Amino acid sequence: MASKQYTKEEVAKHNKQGDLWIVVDSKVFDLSKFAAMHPGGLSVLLDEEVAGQDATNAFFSLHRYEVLQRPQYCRLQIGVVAGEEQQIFPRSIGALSKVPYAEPTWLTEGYYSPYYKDHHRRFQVVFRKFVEEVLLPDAQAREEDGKRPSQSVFDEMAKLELIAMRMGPGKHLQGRVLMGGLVKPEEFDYFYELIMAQEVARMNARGYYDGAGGGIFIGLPPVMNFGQPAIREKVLQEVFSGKKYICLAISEAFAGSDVAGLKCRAKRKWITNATFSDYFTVGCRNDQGGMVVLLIERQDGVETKPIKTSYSTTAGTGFVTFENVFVPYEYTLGPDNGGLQVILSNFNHERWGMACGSVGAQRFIVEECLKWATQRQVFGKPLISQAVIRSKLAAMIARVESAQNWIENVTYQMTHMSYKEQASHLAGYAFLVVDAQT
Ligand code: HEM
Repeated sequence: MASKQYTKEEVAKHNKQGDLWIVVDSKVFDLSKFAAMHPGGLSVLLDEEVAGQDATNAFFSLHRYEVLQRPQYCRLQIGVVAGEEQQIFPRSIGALSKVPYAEPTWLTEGYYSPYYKDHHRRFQVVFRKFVEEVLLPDAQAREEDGKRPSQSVFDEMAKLELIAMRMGPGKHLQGRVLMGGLVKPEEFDYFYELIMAQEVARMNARGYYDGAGGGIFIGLPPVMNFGQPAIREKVLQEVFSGKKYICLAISEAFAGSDVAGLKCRAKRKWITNATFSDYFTVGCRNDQGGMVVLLIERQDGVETKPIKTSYSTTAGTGFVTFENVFVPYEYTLGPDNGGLQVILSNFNHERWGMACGSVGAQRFIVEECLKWATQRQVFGKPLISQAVIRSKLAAMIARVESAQNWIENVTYQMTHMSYKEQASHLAGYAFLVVDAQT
């Protein structure tokens, strides 16, 4: 960071096209070359109240703070104004937001919750830091270049057993050192998963969020719950260690599947993580017309092609074709004709997980809107001084708060129910909450 000091008088001399400095929050920026490329135009920068002047108010009434954090704009800073100190600071890594309603009540000072214990709180602190230090920089880069999440990120997640933790509580966590020993496997419950989903959603990188394990989240449970023990152990170890990837290939299960014995010839579309998956959990029909779920390993005859979707290609969404693919009988998940039960039993956890992330993302939007409405000046006043804007914000906040309370209630029910009970009691709730939130 440039630390050269300038007086206001020195800055004021650089006030014309080709020699243009401004001050924002005590920092001196040389915009001489950038001005011609400025997305807001050159003329605003040449205004007599901006060129060579302290333009802090003008800047923040039109730009988000994050603009100044982008490397290409950081580089424009050449020093600071002598005797002045920075007044505006971003939230430090891992810290809670001070913006009202930006955090759920259980994380807001002065409020209480019956659900979260001290061990959940300790985990939230460490996990938010992990997200902001490890995931977020990779998310920003991958959303930009469209490549799949970096292997180094999967390695970091595996080291802390985060991939295993994302699958919820259960036997698969026994004997594992979770989050470097911070989390005890026997204390791990669905609230941990809720915390993880909501923290990751704060990255505002939906494609990346799915890229970094969306396929595992929905493709692995059928293996965990219905796989033959030896296969299950092998696949779980490979996936939890971040070395192999799995996805759920169900879409179009009722149209076009043509399975002959242990060979299947089929196509699947919109499959999250397909382009880089090693395993495919595939719903298809056998030649008696019954539904069966197969675990198919990538091999000759399995082809994946990227599909363009409304979010970024970092999610690895793909079109999958299976052409004369051999599937050993023991790679059947669940009973021969019981595929439908396997597929349906997967839905509750998937829907609940989606709703958790969705509420987290909506809360992040509330935070961004509140910040912007307070900062943005229109007709000489902050945007939030308009009643219509306050009314819209109030409606957004009410929606997020009700959703958070609802999802916490469903999560609490899950912590007291077996997987089977969840399937019979919570299917309706899981559907309704996801329907209301997505
Ligand atoms: C360090 C100095 C500056 C940098 C790096 C910068 C950068 C940018 C960028 C990246 C945008 C695109 C929108 C966005 O990403 O938020 C933008 C838009 C704009 N900037 Fe600047 N800017 C600077 C200073 C200023 C100043 C001092 C003014 C003074 C009035 C100004 C006026 C505008 C306007 C009017 C827009 C268009 C906003 C809109 O379309 O809503 N900028 N600027």
